[in-house]
Amino acid sequence: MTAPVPIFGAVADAEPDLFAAEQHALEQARRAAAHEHNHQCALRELVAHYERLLRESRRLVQRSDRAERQMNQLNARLQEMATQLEYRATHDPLTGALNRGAVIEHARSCLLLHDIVLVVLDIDFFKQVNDTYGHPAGDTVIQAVVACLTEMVEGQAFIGRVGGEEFSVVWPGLNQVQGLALGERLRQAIANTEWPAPITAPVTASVGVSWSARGSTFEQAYFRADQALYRAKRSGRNCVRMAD
Ligand SMILES: Nc1nc2c(ncn2[C@@H]2O[C@H](COP(=O)(O)OP(=O)(O)OP(=O)(O)O)[C@@H](O)[C@H]2O)c(=O)[nH]1
Repeated sequence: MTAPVPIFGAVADAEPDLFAAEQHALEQARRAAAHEHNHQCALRELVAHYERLLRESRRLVQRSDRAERQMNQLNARLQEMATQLEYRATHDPLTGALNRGAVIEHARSCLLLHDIVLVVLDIDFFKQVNDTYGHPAGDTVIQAVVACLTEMVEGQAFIGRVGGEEFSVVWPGLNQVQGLALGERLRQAIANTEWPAPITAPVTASVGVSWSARGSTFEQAYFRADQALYRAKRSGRNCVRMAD
């Protein structure tokens, strides 16, 4: 066989031509066709090289298919990891509720478009719960409170854990009367919860509620709800107070 014949000048200079033999066979076939002699030999060579061309092409296609599959798998894994990271950055690991930063961000976005009711809820005498039943039992109470709030709001509001035993519920579009009623419903639901063993005594929560008009700041809404919560604690706990 004679030396390979480059196909594409500049490209062939850079790397060996994978199909040089086929190109050569093609040239021979062209010449044979032009001069009408030695047809058989030229055609045999053409067949051999074109068979190799097909084999090589199939192998390359398979290899690039495999590389594409691997890249797709890698992409899917990266997206999964990005979703997990996003979730961890915005959620409380113990309860799955939004963390403080995410609550603030969500509430701010809501306030751009809606009036909101903000409920701030704090478990009463929680230190005693920990001291009496142990810290792990205290953790199950925190989880049960979030489960109870989640069941009560049924996806219409978002729930956050804004402190150790302090939670918030942000409900866009409610008026003040509805806000107070919501606070009372949440308080009752917690007071009526059956707590898992080893907790035998009732656990309650105090509740502060603020209503804020669209365009208010989150800081104002939170400050007022927190003040109302403080009044609820001062009034004997297990009750609801509404911000002025
Ligand atoms: N088990 C558990 N306890 C926590 C967690 N975060 C905070 N705490 C506890 O929550 C308790 C809060 O106690 P305090 O701030 O004194 O409030 P309190 O006993 O609930 O009393 P009042 O709020 O005044 O009714 C502390 O004992 C903290 O250790 C947590 O993630 N798990």
